[in-house]
Order: sequence, then C-alpha cells, then structure tokens
Amino acid sequence: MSTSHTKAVEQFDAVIVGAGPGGEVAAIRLRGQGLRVALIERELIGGECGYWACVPSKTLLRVTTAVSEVRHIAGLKPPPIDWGAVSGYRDYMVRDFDDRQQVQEYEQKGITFIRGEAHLKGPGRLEVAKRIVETPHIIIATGSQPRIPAIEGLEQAGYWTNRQATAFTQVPESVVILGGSAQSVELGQMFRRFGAAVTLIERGSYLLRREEPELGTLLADYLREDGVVVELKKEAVRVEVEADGTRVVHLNDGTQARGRHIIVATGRAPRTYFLGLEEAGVEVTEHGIRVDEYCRAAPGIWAVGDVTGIAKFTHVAQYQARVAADDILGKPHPAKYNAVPRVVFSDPEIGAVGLTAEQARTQGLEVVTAAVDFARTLARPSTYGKNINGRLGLIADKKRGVLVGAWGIGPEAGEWIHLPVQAIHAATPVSTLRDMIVQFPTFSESFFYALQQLDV
Ligand SMILES: Cc1cc2nc3c(=O)[nH]c(=O)nc-3n(C[C@H](O)[C@H](O)[C@H](O)COP(=O)(O)OP(=O)(O)OC[C@H]3O[C@@H](n4cnc5c(N)ncnc54)[C@H](O)[C@@H]3O)c2cc1C
Ligand SMILES: NC(=O)c1ccc[n+]([C@@H]2O[C@H](COP(=O)([O-])OP(=O)(O)OC[C@H]3O[C@@H](n4cnc5c(N)ncnc54)[C@H](O)[C@@H]3O)[C@@H](O)[C@H]2O)c1
Repeated sequence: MSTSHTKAVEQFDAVIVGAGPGGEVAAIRLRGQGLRVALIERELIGGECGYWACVPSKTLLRVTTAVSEVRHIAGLKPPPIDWGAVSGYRDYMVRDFDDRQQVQEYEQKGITFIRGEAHLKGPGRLEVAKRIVETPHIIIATGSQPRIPAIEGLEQAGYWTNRQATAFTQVPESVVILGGSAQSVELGQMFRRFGAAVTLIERGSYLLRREEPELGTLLADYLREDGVVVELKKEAVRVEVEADGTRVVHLNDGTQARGRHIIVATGRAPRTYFLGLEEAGVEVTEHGIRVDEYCRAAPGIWAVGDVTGIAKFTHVAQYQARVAADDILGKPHPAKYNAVPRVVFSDPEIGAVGLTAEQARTQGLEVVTAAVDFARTLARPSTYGKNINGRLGLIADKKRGVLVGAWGIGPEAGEWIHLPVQAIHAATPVSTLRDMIVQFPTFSESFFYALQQLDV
C-alpha cells in the first residue's frame, strides 16, 4: 500500500534516457509500434546536435562557404556578411533554445516526456524529477561532453567548448583552438572567415587523425591559405591571462599562441557518471558504454549514440537507435559499421568512409589503391569555378574485388562520398561499379575514373 512518502510507480514498455538524435529516433520508432514510451531529457529535446553542435555549426559554416564560393566564380564579388542576420538565422535554427513545441509534438504522439536527470535505481527502475518509472526496456542515449585536458592554468583562465563556440553573439577578435580534428577544423575555418585571428594547435603530426594522412595535409594547406595558423606536433602546457584579458597559451616547444578565447576541442567523453550504470551491470570504459552488435549493454538495458563511443556522429546515433528499437521489438538485426560516412564540413569539404589504406593493411587485406586529381581529370572543377581542385582516393580488397574505403576532398564531397558509401555497404563488385554511367560534368565522375585505375 502506498503511503504519503512512497512515490507512485509509473509503468512503461520502454524508457529512453536522453532526447538527442539517438533518443528521439528510438522513442518515435518504439511508439510507432504501439509501445508505451517515456522519453527523459534533462536539458532540451534535440540534444547536443540540435543546439550546440551539428545544427548551429553547419548553419554558420554555410555562410562562410557560400561567400568563399563566390570568390571562385568569374564576374561575382563576395557580398558583405550581415552578422545580425546570420546570428538571427542561427538562433532560429536552434529554436532560440526553446523546445516547448517539441514537447507538445511528443505528447501528441502519445509519448510521455519527462524533464529531468534520470538515475538508475535497480533493474528496470529509474528515478527522475521525483518520479519513479519502471520498464523492461531502458535505452541509454545520454551522448557525450567535452574532454578537457589537464593544462596548468586552463580552468582559471576559462575556456569555450562547442557550446560557447556555436552560440556566440559577437565574433571574437582572436581564438586559440586546442585539437585538430573535425570540431577544430570546422570551428577554426568558420571563425577565421568571420574575421577572427585563429591559431589551431594539434599534438599529432597531421589534422584529422582518423583519416588518410594525405587528407589532413591537404586540409592544413587550405586552412593556411585562409590565414589560420596551424601548429602541428605541439601541445599546450600552461595558460595565463594578461591584464587586458588576452589568453596566452604556452606550448611544449617554448613558443606561445595568443587569443581572446581558448576553444577546447580535444575530443568528447561519454556522459555516464550520474546514471548508476555499473550497479546495473553495465560495463563502462573511458570510451563509453560497452554494447554488443544489437546495442545491448546489460539485461534490459541498451545504449546508443555517442555514449557508446563507437562513432560519434548523429547518423550513427540514429542508426543504433533503429538497431536497439528493432531488437526490443523482437526484430533483431546486427549493427554494421563498415560503411559509416564521415564528413567534415570545411571548405573544401572532406568525405571519408570505411578503412584507411593503413587500417586495411593492418587487417591483413590485399590492399590496392587509386586516386584521382580533379583538376587534371575532370571537367567539373573548371565549369564550377576558377582554381577549383579536389581529390578522391579509393581503397580496395583485391582478393574480394570490393571497395573497403574511400576518401575525398573537394566541393560537395559530403554528397558524392555516398557513391562509395553505397558500394561498400552493398559490397558491390568493382567490376559492376566500373560499368556504371556517371553524369558529365560532375564531381561524381572522379569515382568512375578512380575505379578504372584500381588494379582489381
Ligand atoms: C561542434 C560539433 C559539431 C558536430 N557536427 C556534427 C555533424 O555535422 N554531423 C554529425 O553527424 N555529427 C556531428 N557532431 C556529433 C553529434 O553532435 C553527436 O554525434 C550527436 O549529438 C550524438 O547524439 P546522441 O543522441 O548520442 O547524444 P546527444 O546529442 O549528446 O544527446 C544526449 C542527450 O541526453 C541528455 N542526457 C544526458 N544525460 C541525461 C540524464 N541522466 N537524464 C536525462 N537526460 C540526459 C542530454 O541532455 C542530451 O540532450 C558534432 C559534434 C560537435 C561537438
Ligand atoms: N562533421 C561532423 O560530423 C563532426 C563535426 C565535429 C565533431 N564531430 C564529432 O565530434 C567528436 C568530437 O570531435 P573532436 O574534433 O573534438 O574530437 P576528436 O576526438 O576527433 O579529435 C580530438 C583531437 O584533439 C587532439 N588533442 C587531444 N588532446 C590534445 C591536446 N592536449 N593538445 C592538442 N591536441 C590535442 C587529438 O590528437 C585529436 O586530433 C568526434 O568524434 C567527431 O566525430 C563530428
């Protein structure tokens, strides 16, 4: 019998913790099959992606890319940037940090939305906002947060993460960015093109450490052409603030970088600390919640998205959400990650999928590669504008006669990289791909020419 001290227990078929891209897709898919679903979110529906990551950064980058595109076209002059209008559109795209309409839409769908931070309280039981919910199926979709390196003076000096770096109201005069991967490259080029002086500090020997090294080298050249100072093989060891607010970042080679703000973009850590996961039998490593190929983390618990640390992309969070939801619905199919697209929205864009040549060799494959230089091979670059170039590389397993990886840099790479994405996903034989007809003059023709070169 319940007393005034005992909380009423609410029962659901499934409870999803975190309403980022992963949590949203899982909730809608399960509700679509008639399950009683609760969706718990401690901040805003849409997660990091919707407010402080993909959406604002791509909205802002589109402006600087469009202006730059004009520079390449004969007879056009770059228009001035109206920052008020730009930031107004960014604010519209992040819904002015207001998700009331989303809450209503979920309720109309019959999903119970609960605002608050969820804590696991035993098998199938969660506490949130002074409510107790029970369910046989919990999906953890709590995302990731910035990994802050231990650098003397950094905490005292203060720093920006992706949150401040996508929600800023005035373009700073200068920034120093720590890290040299997707976040830093996108933010660095964006700030530079909005007029800030930018220094980017990466401890590795090339940018985009998970990609084909050639991509990082080409990208560094493009960033330097924009005026970004790219410092490779360097690390920050100490930070101090001068009287006028300038942050001075001392590097391990005795040099320094100076800026009004420091942006920390040195990777992201899983958001797991408050959930009580270990007690529930979930294994948590520094990369995230360990899951099997069905996104199962423990009996009655699934995990999807950044919190798994498998591949921190919105489309992967959404894919894993479909995998976990289908498992719960009794239609299991294992997750496959061999054809995940990885796009960096720099200018020119970077697209990649599958293995690098080095990774393929490490796996013992009989690796053959081919690469195509756009300006030398295609008609599209010169019809697109002046001084347009790009490159596409393919990596194949000669023994199986299929592609296992691809990388590209050039205008719209984020679109045409999906040709190899589909080929790798479907394991289409190279001999079949070679017979494909590709529209003239497009950047996609590079795929056709690279295929002809492959020794498969
Ligand atoms: C600057 C930047 C740009 C990016 N750009 C892209 C891009 O262009 N394309 C792309 O694919 N990826 C991009 N990413 C990565 C992308 O943002 C993430 O992969 C994606 O947000 C992961 O989705 P998720 O659902 O796993 O987590 P999140 O989006 O982090 O959402 C998790 C949600 O869970 C909530 N939560 C956490 N703990 C609890 C709790 N205990 N109780 C209740 N709620 C909780 C959080 O408040 C959050 O809303 C970018 C990342 C950054 C930092
Ligand atoms: N377009 C996109 O899809 C997109 C854009 C931005 C971010 N993301 C995702 O967000 C996640 C986080 O991105 P990220 O770029 O922060 O992380 P990352 O883990 O990809 O890269 C971090 C980089 O910081 C460097 N680094 C770490 N500590 C350092 C230090 N003390 N000094 C100098 N360099 C240091 C590392 O060598 C590495 O190159 C990624 O997994 C990425 O997939 C995706």
